[in-house]
Amino acid sequence: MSHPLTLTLTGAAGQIGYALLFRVASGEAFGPDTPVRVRMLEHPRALKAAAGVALELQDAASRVLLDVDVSSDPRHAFDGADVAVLAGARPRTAGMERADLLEANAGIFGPQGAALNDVAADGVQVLVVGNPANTNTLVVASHAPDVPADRFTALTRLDHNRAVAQVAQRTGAPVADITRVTVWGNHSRTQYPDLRHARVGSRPALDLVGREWADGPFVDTVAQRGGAIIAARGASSVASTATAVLQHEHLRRHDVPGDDWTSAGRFSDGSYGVPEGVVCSFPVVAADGTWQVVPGLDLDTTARARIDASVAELLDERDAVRALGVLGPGAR
Ligand SMILES: NC(=O)C1=CN([C@@H]2O[C@H](COP(=O)(O)OP(=O)(O)OC[C@H]3O[C@@H](n4cnc5c(N)ncnc54)[C@H](O)[C@@H]3O)[C@@H](O)[C@H]2O)C=CC1
Ligand SMILES: O=C([O-])CC(=O)C(=O)O
Repeated sequence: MSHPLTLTLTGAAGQIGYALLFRVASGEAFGPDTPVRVRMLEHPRALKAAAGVALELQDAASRVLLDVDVSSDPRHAFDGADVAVLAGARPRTAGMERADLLEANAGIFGPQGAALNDVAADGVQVLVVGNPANTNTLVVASHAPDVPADRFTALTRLDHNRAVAQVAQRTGAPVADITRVTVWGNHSRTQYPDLRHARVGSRPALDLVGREWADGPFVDTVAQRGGAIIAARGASSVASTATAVLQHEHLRRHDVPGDDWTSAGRFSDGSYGVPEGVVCSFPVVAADGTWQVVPGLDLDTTARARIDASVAELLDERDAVRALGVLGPGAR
């Protein structure tokens, strides 16, 4: 057995928590030989439900779960965290403006960042799932100045998977043959799922799917998939999100196989003209447990315009949280 790992999950009594935790208990998240301590952070009103999930986790008689802890205190829940998955967020409700949502979530992510900064393990890795995921990442990181910026990511592997699945469906090729897909920008409707460098087996994907489809229906389907799921299910994506979280974490630790890459939201290092200080989805590979941007991809004018539009939205969101005064002392 390897060294035990501490996972802190926020919003642990929520839908994604329920889908994720039992896959952690089965060893799927960190491997069958890595013992895991789970620390669940919940809002006080959901503590009872979280305690119920903890009872069920006990009943899974997992061989990897060492213990399960439930708390509403971030300083307790993040104590010793090696991996923090932040799914606890305030959803948008009727009548709420985007600024209200940003402010409400900043009230959650700010204190969590401060706690992470003080009590998490030195090498903590933070994955933000709760929406608006990119800007929540900005907020949490700004309150954790001692944690290097490259340890914070926003989940866009779900969008990446949605893009791969669309190409598989259109071409009839197996998912395993589809590589080098990229999701750029914000985890929102402005995101740009990009097939310009994608391959199906050894062939350029654009030769098989057609540029018109790649620039039109494909982008719309992937970017609006979250809304389509909500319309169909009456609730947002849950199991596919948990799958994406597990893949994101697995690939971050083991690297992306072959000459493929994945997509993740990370602080821009200025690559591809994206200004530093925003959390943007890029094509990434893993090196020593952090995500590195894949360099040197050509961007034509269509791709450039799409990326710029999504980055403009990210800058607007950053300006909004700045104006609300909710960024911490470690704003990057
Ligand atoms: N990045 C992505 O690809 C995706 C992101 N999401 C987002 O993930 C988030 C969670 O989704 P669900 O689990 O379906 O929602 P949910 O509403 O079922 O669960 C959210 C949980 O967060 C908890 N919570 C609220 N305030 C908290 C606080 N201060 N500390 C700890 N926990 C707190 C709530 O009590 C609730 O149990 C949402 O923001 C959703 O929009 C969902 C799908 C995909
Ligand atoms: O759209 C939403 O609210 C949920 C989400 O992030 C997604 O499914 O991608």
